[in-house]
Amino acid sequence: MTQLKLRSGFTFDVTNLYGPKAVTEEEVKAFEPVYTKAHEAVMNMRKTGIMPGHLSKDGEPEEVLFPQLPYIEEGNINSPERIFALEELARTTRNRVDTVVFLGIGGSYLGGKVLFDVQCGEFWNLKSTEERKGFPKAFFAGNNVDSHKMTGLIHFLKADSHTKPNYTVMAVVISKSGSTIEPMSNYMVLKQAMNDAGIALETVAVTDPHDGGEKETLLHGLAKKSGWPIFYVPDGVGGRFSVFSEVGLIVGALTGFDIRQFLDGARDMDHACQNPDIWQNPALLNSVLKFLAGKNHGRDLEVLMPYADNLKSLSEWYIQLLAESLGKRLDKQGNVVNYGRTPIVAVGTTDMHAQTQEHQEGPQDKVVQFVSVENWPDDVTVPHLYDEYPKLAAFSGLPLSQILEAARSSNAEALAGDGRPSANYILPALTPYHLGELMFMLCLSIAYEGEYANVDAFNQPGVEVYKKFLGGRLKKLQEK
Ligand SMILES: O=P(O)(O)OC[C@H]1O[C@H](O)[C@H](O)[C@@H](O)[C@@H]1O
Repeated sequence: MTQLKLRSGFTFDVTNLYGPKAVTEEEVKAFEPVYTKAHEAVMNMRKTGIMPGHLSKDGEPEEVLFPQLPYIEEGNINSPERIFALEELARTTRNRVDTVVFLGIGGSYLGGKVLFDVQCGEFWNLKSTEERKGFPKAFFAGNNVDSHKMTGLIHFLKADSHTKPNYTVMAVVISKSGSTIEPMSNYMVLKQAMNDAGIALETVAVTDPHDGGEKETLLHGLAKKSGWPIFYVPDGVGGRFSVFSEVGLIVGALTGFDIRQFLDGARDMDHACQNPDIWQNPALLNSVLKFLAGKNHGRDLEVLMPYADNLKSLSEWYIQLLAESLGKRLDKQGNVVNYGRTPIVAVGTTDMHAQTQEHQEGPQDKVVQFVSVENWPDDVTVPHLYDEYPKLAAFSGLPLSQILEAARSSNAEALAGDGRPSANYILPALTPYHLGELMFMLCLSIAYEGEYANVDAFNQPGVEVYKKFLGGRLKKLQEK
């Protein structure tokens, strides 16, 4: 077994990714000068906020500040006052607001959704207020322009509002740029519907903090005018790196997720990842093995396959992190490189019955990256109900967690048997702390890989192209 294990118990098992049949020791050795240089660049970015070659949307040099986020310190983005403001919002919401609707998309949605899923799970909105410990029901409704979904939500809110007096809905509108079509259009529809139905709607904005002047976002101006509380997503923190900022933390705080432990996990991971030794630094090891698997072995698709339903959204969050950060036409010198590794969402065991056929026998172009959880506090055991049927007796008496892990390791073994690489991130438990470790490690990995590939991992010029066409089409629709 080849593993990197941190003191916290977080483990990166690379047995099936590193070795003679996959990325070899020699390849990693030969790559040492490149990853050492990248490590220095990331260390420097931590200290100064500067990542050479990174330009903002307007082509201006821009700081990269996400590495600062795990540190709750005076003068930092996550200062003690800001964390307190989030906790205060949660305190004043609890036992008062009935339902919160989060409206954001991309980086203003995906990270928060992971925190929600890990904390609340699928049945949150079916629980009683007592079971939710006074925290509100929660919905996400800004991540598409789908009238069926919005109609359904409005219908639910109207019906639910009849169950108690003074029913209150809180809309949390999250947009760094402050005018993104999906969250803003849904917000306007929701507001109108709540108004028409006579349901109290409170609004909170999360956006760029520029106050006044050219840089003030529409949402910031509107929030000021309307007297809504404002939370921040500052310059230097791109959407896909913003789960550790108020963008993600507000979702956690309003649903009872321990945001301090989450940041503690991220901070401890950040400490580990300051080590230049590849066998002590999970982000360095991860990025090097994935990059070399792509470059030298044609493995440029990465399937992120957590064995836990509540981590499916982690995989969806990772899609944006990997795709928007590394999928780039130009390198830092302006040469056309069309770099990228393609992320794929999967969940075990579900997708063993859907995707695994292709992972096992399709093109040799993937690394399957598992996530497994060691301890399940609410583990259940399959009862001995039908022992007369050998097929059912085969798994009767076993805890579901053991069946899950047996399925995962069988998948890994089957892939390895055909020379197909996989790796496993092992979390001791599905807690905010270990989730913080994992998500921060993935953010740092992407920063490293941007350096190996020599692309700007912190911009996304490609998404502007379709926006221009969309603007034109909307204008035509208005003129009709
Ligand atoms: O937070 P917002 O400004 O509304 O942006 C939401 C998302 O929109 C864009 O399309 C970007 O590609 C994403 O990086 C961003 O996360």
